[in-house]
Amino acid sequence: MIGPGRNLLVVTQGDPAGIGPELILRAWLHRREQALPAFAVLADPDHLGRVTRDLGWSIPISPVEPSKAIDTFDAALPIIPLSHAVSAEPGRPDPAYAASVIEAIETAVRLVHSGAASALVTNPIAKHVLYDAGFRHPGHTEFLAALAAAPGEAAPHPVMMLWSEALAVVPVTVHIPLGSVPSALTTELIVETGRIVARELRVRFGLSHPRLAVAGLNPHAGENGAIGTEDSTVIMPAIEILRQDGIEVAGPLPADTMFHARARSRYDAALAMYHDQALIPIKTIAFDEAVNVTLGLPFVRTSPDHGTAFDIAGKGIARPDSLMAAIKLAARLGAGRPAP
Ligand SMILES: NC(=O)C1=CN([C@@H]2O[C@H](COP(=O)(O)OP(=O)(O)OC[C@H]3O[C@@H](n4cnc5c(N)ncnc54)[C@H](O)[C@@H]3O)[C@@H](O)[C@H]2O)C=CC1
Ligand SMILES: NCC(=O)COP(=O)(O)O
Repeated sequence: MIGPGRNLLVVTQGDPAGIGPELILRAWLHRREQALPAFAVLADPDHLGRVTRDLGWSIPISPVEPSKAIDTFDAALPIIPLSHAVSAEPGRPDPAYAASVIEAIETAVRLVHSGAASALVTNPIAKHVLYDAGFRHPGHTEFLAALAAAPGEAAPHPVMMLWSEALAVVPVTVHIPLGSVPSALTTELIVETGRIVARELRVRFGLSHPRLAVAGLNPHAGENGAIGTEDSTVIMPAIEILRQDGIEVAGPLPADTMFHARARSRYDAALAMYHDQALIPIKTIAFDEAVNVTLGLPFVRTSPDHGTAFDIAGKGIARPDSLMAAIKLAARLGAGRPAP
């Protein structure tokens, strides 16, 4: 056995023309020195074989049933084959592969739901490529919430958190145009997000008393209303409700001064009001270590912090660090789930 547990993780291929396939291969090559837990890949074995050969790497690949994956992992990279064949070339994304990309995600969720896997790790997808194929979810985060919904029930509210040892950030609004942020930002949305983050920091991350910091929206958190009013009319009331819940919350903080090292030591997670307010600081501080983890789901899902990197796909130079961090965090957060 390799790694800390016998629980199987399932890893999706991501966009087959991106760096996902080669990152999986490199992560498997590093399995021993990194003490990675056993994982199986959801992909087309022929495609992954071609990627391996084109890179000139010698990696045994073994198509397996999920129940055989853990025992295979030490000697070969286990692949749970998908029904859609893929002939993607690195760096040349094509909506024709959307069915395979989606099948990988759906199969991973099924395996986690059935108890055959303890958690899932996704490789990056290019949203615009999937949109061209008719995909109607903004990204994995919302798609996974839809897949997590019990029959006849509404999808759970998913929360995106980018986590590293140095900083954890949560964009309250995510993949929407910047101009739509002020109207999308409501007190209810901030409260709901803060409650989910506080609960999951306690339950999944083991923090007995999580401390949240909430960013303002406007420069200087609105400068007492002189540079915008959302900080006092929308964000402050949310902070007061979260405090009434007993959650320790600071804010609204001017976003420009809340991410330096001393400021970061005062909180466990920062709630940011829009995508780049959250992701710029963490990708600047911890690009190779940060992990995207979805909170609010009934299962554990992690992902590297970066995207498909079509510009370097197939060159063998993409760094597997964030994927390996995602695999380790998935094992840590999913460890309580029993293997079948
Ligand atoms: N979880 C997911 O599925 C995510 C998907 N994306 C998707 O990725 C696509 C491309 O997004 P970009 O903004 O260009 O970001 P990107 O992260 O793919 O690339 C940005 C820059 O970082 C480099 N880079 C990224 N990962 C690297 C690695 N592991 N090793 C070395 N260099 C690396 C790239 O070569 C590029 O120069 C978009 O279509 C977006 O939708 C972006 C973020 C997350
Ligand atoms: N910028 C983060 C990102 O795009 C991740 O999206 P998701 O596919 O994990 O929802």
